[in-house]
Amino acid sequence: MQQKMTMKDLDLKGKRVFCRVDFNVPMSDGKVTDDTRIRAAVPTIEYLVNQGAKVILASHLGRPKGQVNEEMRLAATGFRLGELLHKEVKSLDESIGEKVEQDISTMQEGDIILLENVRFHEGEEKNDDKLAQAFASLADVFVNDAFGAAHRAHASTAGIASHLPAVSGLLLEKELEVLGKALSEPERPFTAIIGGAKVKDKIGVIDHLLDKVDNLIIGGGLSYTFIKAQGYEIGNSLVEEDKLDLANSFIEKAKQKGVKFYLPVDATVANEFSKDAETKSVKITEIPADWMGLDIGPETVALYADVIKNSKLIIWNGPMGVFEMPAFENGTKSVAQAMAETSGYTVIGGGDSAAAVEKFHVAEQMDHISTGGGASLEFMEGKDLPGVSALTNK
Ligand SMILES: Nc1ncnc2c1ncn2[C@@H]1O[C@H](COP(=O)(O)OP(=O)(O)OP(=O)(O)O)[C@@H](O)[C@H]1O
Ligand SMILES: O=C(O)[C@H](O)COP(=O)(O)O
Repeated sequence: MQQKMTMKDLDLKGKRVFCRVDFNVPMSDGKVTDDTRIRAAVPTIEYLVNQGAKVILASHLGRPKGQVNEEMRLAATGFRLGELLHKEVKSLDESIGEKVEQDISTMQEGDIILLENVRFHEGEEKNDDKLAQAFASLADVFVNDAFGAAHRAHASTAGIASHLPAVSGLLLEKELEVLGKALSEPERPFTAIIGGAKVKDKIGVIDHLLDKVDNLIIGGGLSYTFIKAQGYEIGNSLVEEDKLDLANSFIEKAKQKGVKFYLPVDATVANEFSKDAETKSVKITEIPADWMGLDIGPETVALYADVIKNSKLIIWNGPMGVFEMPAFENGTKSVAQAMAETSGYTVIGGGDSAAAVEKFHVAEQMDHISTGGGASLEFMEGKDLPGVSALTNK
């Protein structure tokens, strides 16, 4: 990929910096319930402050569809950031306009302002150039540190970059470096673990990874489409009937490429989709007709843990079962523990897997947890990320 300019390539002293972050964090009752993404942005913000920049932060929160939504205001994230930095963060209730310009005009070096949710404007998600210009007019430099939103071509992630010198922040740089290095010059054996609910969401990832990995491990709801494609009964388990041929074509591609393709050998099945369901462990070829597979079974756990232990690099995206319910958490929990124990380099591809390693208290033991769900998936599919492509070339 073309090298992009970074913050370190510019003299930022006294400059107004429009810094796009991803503060799209879980909230409840107006409070931030998981501040991982805010903490991940701190190094960039501290760097800007230490350089004497005037820091203008911008983010989206939720999907307010171009309208002001009281529940999606960013002030609570600004408050949390202030606590983390031990410094005042002034949260505004607009992201463009005269009042914002006035507030920025009185900023001193090292001051921090957090603009209001950029998605309150319709033009944001449309990548409207007028809005991009309005954002750009507030600043001298654009820093993109929002890896989580880098797969979106929006006014504050991509459009603005054509109006200002546009450089990457430390988090964006680190995410690209770790994920990029993993995919371009992996240490081997290289294992990818793909789970989650739907084959359709992971087609691109599985296809792309089959060109790169030594082992591909499949778990979660999407396994059953593969098991059915191999001719077995899967009862009421999740299945995508129109993806059976595709599933078999992946197994075939793996054979041709010499990639070891691992499917569950047993499952924890339930008589209904409920936390209080009756459950049992069965061989994957013996799922009763009116039961459903909701987790990988103990033999599969042992098999997968062994592959993880013997790998030098492991990328994980998507849970092994319905880990939100204690009866079906064992597969995801055990894979998380195996990831924590391996001496290989471990990368968590954001989203639910990141939530799972937090839930099972092994986040600290992972080498890299991506702050991007969709963004890390698209990156692993080999797609260009608009928020990165738009940055100024070196
Ligand atoms: N066997 C299964 N049957 C039904 N649902 C399952 C099964 N295994 C896992 N799931 C569910 O899959 C969901 C996660 O899958 P999904 O594809 O939506 O997210 P993901 O893979 O984590 O993607 P991202 O990381 O981008 O958020 C979880 O809520 C989990 O309960
Ligand atoms: O949470 C995310 O994956 C990013 O913040 C992007 O959010 P979006 O899917 O609403 O664009």
